[in-house]
Order: sequence, then C-alpha cells, then structure tokens
Amino acid sequence: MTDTTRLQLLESVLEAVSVGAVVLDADGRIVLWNRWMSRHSGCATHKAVGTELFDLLPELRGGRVQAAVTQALQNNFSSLLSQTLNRSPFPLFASPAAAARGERMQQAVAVTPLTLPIGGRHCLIQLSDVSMAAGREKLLREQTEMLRMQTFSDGLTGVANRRAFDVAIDREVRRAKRSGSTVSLLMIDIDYFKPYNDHYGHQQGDQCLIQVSSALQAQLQRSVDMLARYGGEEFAVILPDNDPRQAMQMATTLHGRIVRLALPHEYAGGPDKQITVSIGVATLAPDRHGDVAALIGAADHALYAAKRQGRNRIVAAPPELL
Ligand SMILES: Nc1nc2c(ncn2[C@@H]2O[C@H](COP(=O)(O)OP(=O)(O)OP(=O)(O)O)[C@@H](O)[C@H]2O)c(=O)[nH]1
Repeated sequence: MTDTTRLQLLESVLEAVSVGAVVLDADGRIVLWNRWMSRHSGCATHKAVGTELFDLLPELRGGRVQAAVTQALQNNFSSLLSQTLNRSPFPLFASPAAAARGERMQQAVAVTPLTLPIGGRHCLIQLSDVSMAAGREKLLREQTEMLRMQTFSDGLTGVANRRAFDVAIDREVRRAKRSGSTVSLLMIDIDYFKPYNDHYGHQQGDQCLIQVSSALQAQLQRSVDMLARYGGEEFAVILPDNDPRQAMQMATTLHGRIVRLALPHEYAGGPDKQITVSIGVATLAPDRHGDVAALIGAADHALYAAKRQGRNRIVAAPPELL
C-alpha cells in the first residue's frame, strides 16, 4: 500500500467512525473536524478548519475542556473529562429535532496530546455519545430506588414496613446507648378494627388504615421520627432523643389527631361511634439496661394495658420494665 493510499484510507476511517474527532494545532486552531462533528454540531468541516476552537465555541473557554487542551498542548498530558462534572460540554445534538428542543447529547470527552515529527505538538479531542448509557444508568438507579422503597415500605399505606422498623429500632437503640441518650417507642393499635372490617368490608378497612397512617405521619415533624406499620392494624412510632414526657406529648397529639379524623365506626365501643386508637408508650433511658426486645415488650405491655382498661387511651410502661 502506498503512503497516499494509506492516508486516504485513514481519512475515510476518520470520516466513517461514530465518534467525534477534532485535532488542534499548537495554537489551538482546528486542523481536523470529522464528519461526525459536522453532523452533530451543525458546523461544516470547511467552516471549522482553520478557526480557533475557542473562537468557534466560546462557551468552552475557561472550562474544563480548555484546561485539558492546555494540559495536552503545553504539558503533554492526556485527560478524560469526568462525565458527572461535564455531562454535555460541547453543543452537540443527536438530531436536528433534539437541537430544536435544545437537548444536548451526553458526551464522553478525551483529550490526548499528539507529537508529530513536523509541525510540533497537536492535540486530539475524541467525543462520543453516551446518552444511551446515561439513560440506562438513570433507569437502573430509578429501579434500584423503587426496589428499595418497595423493600422498606408498606404496600398498602406507604409508611415504613416491619422490616424497616426492625432495622431502625435496632439502629436507634444502639445509637442511644452509644451517646447516652433516650429513645421512646409508641405502639398504636386501632380499636375494634375486626368489627369495623366485618361491618364495612375489607376494602373500607384498607381505606381506614390508609387514612389513619397518613394522619399519624403528618404529625411527625422531625425527620428522625419514624412511623411504621408494625402489623395488621398496629403501628409503631420511634422517637429518638425523646424522654417520657416528650413521648407522652407526642402520643397525646397522635391520639387527638385520630379523634379529630372522626372516621365513623358503628360498632366502636365508645359513645362517639368513631375510630379510636390505643397507645402504649415506653422509653429506654440511659440508666436502664434494657435492649430492643425489652423496649418493644414494654411498649406492647403498655398497649395491652390500654386495651384492658377500655381502649381509646394512652398508657405509659413503668420504667422498671426496661
Ligand atoms: N382491611 C384490613 N384489615 C386488616 C388488615 N390487617 C389486619 N386486618 C384486620 O384487623 C383486624 C384485627 O382484629 P383484632 O386483632 O381482633 O383487633 P380489634 O378488633 O381491633 O380489637 P382490639 O384491638 O382489641 O380493639 C382483623 O379483622 C384483621 O383481619 C389489612 O391490611 N386490611
């Protein structure tokens, strides 16, 4: 193969490849701008060649592309631009329609110094379209997040599920022990829910659970507080750093909120014929030796005391249970 044929072959390869190739001379002037670049930038090769890159695309001036070009031309260093920091540095578009919408393609950009036997140092900028890969990555991230949500949230009410509760209570008790702080737990159970289901039907029972949980959730102002569906018609609220008085205050607020919700219940025990809740409160103080099981046991014990005493009330567990 003669040198001329080889050169022609190289030129046609450069024109055919599905990546952008730009070569700059030592003064930053464009000496090569392949077809891919013309197609995606809207700037024809004959217009680009001979121009300084940063005159042609002034928005690149002062940015990471210029820094990488300077590094290549002056210090002979190669650079790969981080895609997280430089999603679309060049004004390149997948199609004229995308250009009309102003939707730039996401790019991978590599800048490499080229040392030619004559003409001094040059630099090659390679660009490729990574929009598809970035899209797939985004989809994967969204699916992972959805899966995580599904794993840790209750399918009916959307609040944290039992699994999330188990992880959180364990973490909070350990944190409280480590830092010498308190952690409180409320166990909340809807009263006479079986007769509610029997009378109004399972579907309305589900609606009731949704309304009760969202009313409870709306009362929790601190991001560290967690409402979880503990099981069936029972909810749990973890209150980190809350002492018995603060926990009782929160229990009173939540109890009152359900009273104000005023969901009719023909077969409720009380005179008001509406949905009510019983709440058991327990606090693990730094001077007690109890563990997670003891805290849950104490809150449960208090809840059943509330049920035994007639429901629709709040009972605090005696500290000696922990
Ligand atoms: N609709 C609906 N009902 C549920 C769900 N999970 C549990 N339940 C019902 O909740 C009811 C709980 O009944 P019990 O444990 O006897 O409690 P209760 O009737 O509320 O009695 P007390 O708690 O003692 O006041 C049962 O009828 C369950 O079928 C659910 O996801 N949806």
